[in-house]
Amino acid sequence: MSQARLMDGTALARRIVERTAHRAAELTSRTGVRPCLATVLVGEDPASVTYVRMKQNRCRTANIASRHVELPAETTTARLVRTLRDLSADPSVHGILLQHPVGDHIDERAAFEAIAAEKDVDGVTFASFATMSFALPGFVSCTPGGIMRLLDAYDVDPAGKRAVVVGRSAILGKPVGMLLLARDATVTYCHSRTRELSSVVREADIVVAAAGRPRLVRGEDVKPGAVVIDAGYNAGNVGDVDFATAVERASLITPVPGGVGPMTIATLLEQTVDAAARQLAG
Ligand SMILES: Nc1nc2c(c(=O)[nH]1)N[C@@H](CN(C=O)c1ccc(C(=O)N[C@@H](CCC(=O)O)C(=O)O)cc1)CN2
Repeated sequence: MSQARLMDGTALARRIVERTAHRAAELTSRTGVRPCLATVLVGEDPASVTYVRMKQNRCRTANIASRHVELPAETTTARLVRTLRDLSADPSVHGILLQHPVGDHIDERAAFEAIAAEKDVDGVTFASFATMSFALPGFVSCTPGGIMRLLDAYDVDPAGKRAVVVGRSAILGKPVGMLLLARDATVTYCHSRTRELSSVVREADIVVAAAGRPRLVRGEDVKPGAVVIDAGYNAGNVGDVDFATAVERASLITPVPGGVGPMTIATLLEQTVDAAARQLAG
């Protein structure tokens, strides 16, 4: 069998960011207001610092203003909730992103729920999970939303396909499964307690690897011709899929880097302009 075709997230994300930049500029010239994303970072985890910086840089490219709030690692849940409520009430801020993770002593769910639904451009609140799950208008979680855009761009219709999601995190595994279900895939979730992971993954027409475990999904686990989405972002730009072996069995595969990652940020920017447009329309 020939090698899988690569799903180029960098190129697709660039097109989305270009379109978003035009929309943002048009909105600003029409209303006099620049769309604004507030990023909130707790602590100094080097990977999180890098991701937040990437988001701020990409905001500049997309004609979006960014405001950054840095809180010390020892910040309490109450202080973080207050910060997010203040940003939610600030009319000059249109979108809010709380960088995950926030530290084990913080109730991350309580913090996410302090983000106003209309500013939840990262798609992390229960309200967004509900709209995603029922395919209603609203914001999607950024990596899951980016994955669906990649599938569409490569003409992969999830309807009737068997999709296996490896991982069940609140901002990645769970929502991507719900988005696939909303598009009529037959979805199975795997997680740390799943027995015989390899044999479950081998059934999949679409595999989404989102467990945060480097090279967990190996080529021998991939059904020949399957679509393999690697949503892993482990240290050293290593994904959750063993690319070298999976590329020999899949029909389509996302690389790391250059696959899902850039789509995460493109989706965030696009949803920030969506949020600003809605808020400025009244
Ligand atoms: N509140 C959130 N926190 C986190 C999210 C999220 O969507 N919302 N996702 C991840 C990490 N993440 C964004 O925050 C992220 C990870 C990786 C990339 C990316 O573009 N990676 C590049 C490679 C980067 C490099 O060259 O250093 C790639 O894959 O090509 C973007 C965003 C955790 N937290």
